[in-house]
Amino acid sequence: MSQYHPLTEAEAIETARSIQEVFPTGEELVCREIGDGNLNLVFHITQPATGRSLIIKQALPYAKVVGESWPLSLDRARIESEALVKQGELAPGLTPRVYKTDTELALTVMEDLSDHVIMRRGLIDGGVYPLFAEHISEFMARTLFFTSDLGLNQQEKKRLVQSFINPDLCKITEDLIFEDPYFDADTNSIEDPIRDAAEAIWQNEALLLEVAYLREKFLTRAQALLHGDLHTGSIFITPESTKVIDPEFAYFGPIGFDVGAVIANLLLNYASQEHWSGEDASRRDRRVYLLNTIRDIWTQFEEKFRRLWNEHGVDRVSRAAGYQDDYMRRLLQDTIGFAGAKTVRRVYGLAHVADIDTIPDAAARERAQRMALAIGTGLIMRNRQAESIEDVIRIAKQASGD
Ligand SMILES: Nc1ncnc2c1ncn2[C@@H]1O[C@H](COP(=O)(O)OP(=O)(O)O)[C@@H](O)[C@H]1O
Ligand SMILES: CSC[C@H]1O[C@H](OP(=O)(O)O)[C@H](O)[C@@H]1O
Repeated sequence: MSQYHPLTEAEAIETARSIQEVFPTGEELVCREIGDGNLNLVFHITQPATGRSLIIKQALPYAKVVGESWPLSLDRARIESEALVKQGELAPGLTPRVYKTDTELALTVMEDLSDHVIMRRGLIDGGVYPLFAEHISEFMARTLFFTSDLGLNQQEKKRLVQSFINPDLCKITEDLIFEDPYFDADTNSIEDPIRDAAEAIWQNEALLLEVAYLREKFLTRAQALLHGDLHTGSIFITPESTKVIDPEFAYFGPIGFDVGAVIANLLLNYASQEHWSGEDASRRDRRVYLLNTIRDIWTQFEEKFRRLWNEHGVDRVSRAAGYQDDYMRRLLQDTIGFAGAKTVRRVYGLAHVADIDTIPDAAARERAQRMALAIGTGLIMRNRQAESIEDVIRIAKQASGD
């Protein structure tokens, strides 16, 4: 019989106490549930006498944001734990340490990153992260290259694919990113002032066709082991350090989906700069910073991915002249298309972003929402023709008038 049940705070403390490397001494432990995400419980356990601490993340058998009417497999906790470990091996220093995994209880015990800030919060508060592009491009290049057929023996890759079959969480993405925003679905959450913009999207046949192509790639393209939900709420950051958390959506999919997720969430913050009143120079400065970061992420990701390919490629056939250039061009195009789809869903789909939702002034919030939709749809429409990351910069600038 299954042992699974949601932990009480007392049980979380008992579990934490068993992690001797964090709590070698017996002083009192204190527990607080701090989960602010859409899906899981997160317990923060501290030892006031020593200042030591850790995190226990536990999956619920349903989506917390919706309730028990939306059941979800507990296997996602195993997938999250295994992905964290794998990504930690491939990209050392860029993930939290995993102390323990319990698949029965669907939990992961991991390093407490409370000395970092969730990047979405950091950006909303005006934070600047000079090493972010270097770190996230390293994380993506290494985790994606070494789990692709370019960097991993094809038989081994297929065995790894088996461990990361993630139907429930993929279904969330398929519905919330590629389907529901493109018709009048019950799950959408559309503020009245922008309903016309959503309706225009539902009528735009050319756009719907591009979304169908993107969705097909998400459904069928087992290119590499993705993080699967690489938004700024899944990144802990300081000016010196970056840690990627929450890979429960991990599965083998198209590489551009991860790269596009990072770019989309920087663009959502770009649109949210409408919160500044009047012609504030801070708005322009923030936007320049965000676009420079996007450019740096792509440029460094491409450079690192190509270097890994040239130095560690395991696939003779992929050395054919012209193949690498064509692969990287298609990867950029996927990145741009997925960035567009991930931007649109966060404006009026089921789960929005605080960057825009917390703008108190209704007119500024509406401007930000419309701008994000203009950028998102612009990227989706451009994706298969895109030639350079400058296409993204141009579309963002056009939408903001900067
Ligand atoms: N390793 C960690 N260290 C400190 N806080 C964490 C850690 N992991 C998660 N949290 C906190 O819990 C919140 C939700 O975690 P997350 O993994 O995003 O859950 P969900 O899967 O429900 O979205 C984070 O926003 C953060 O505040
Ligand atoms: C019903 S899940 C909605 C949304 O939430 C997930 O994000 P997170 O777990 O980081 O809160 C994911 O982006 C899903 O699309």
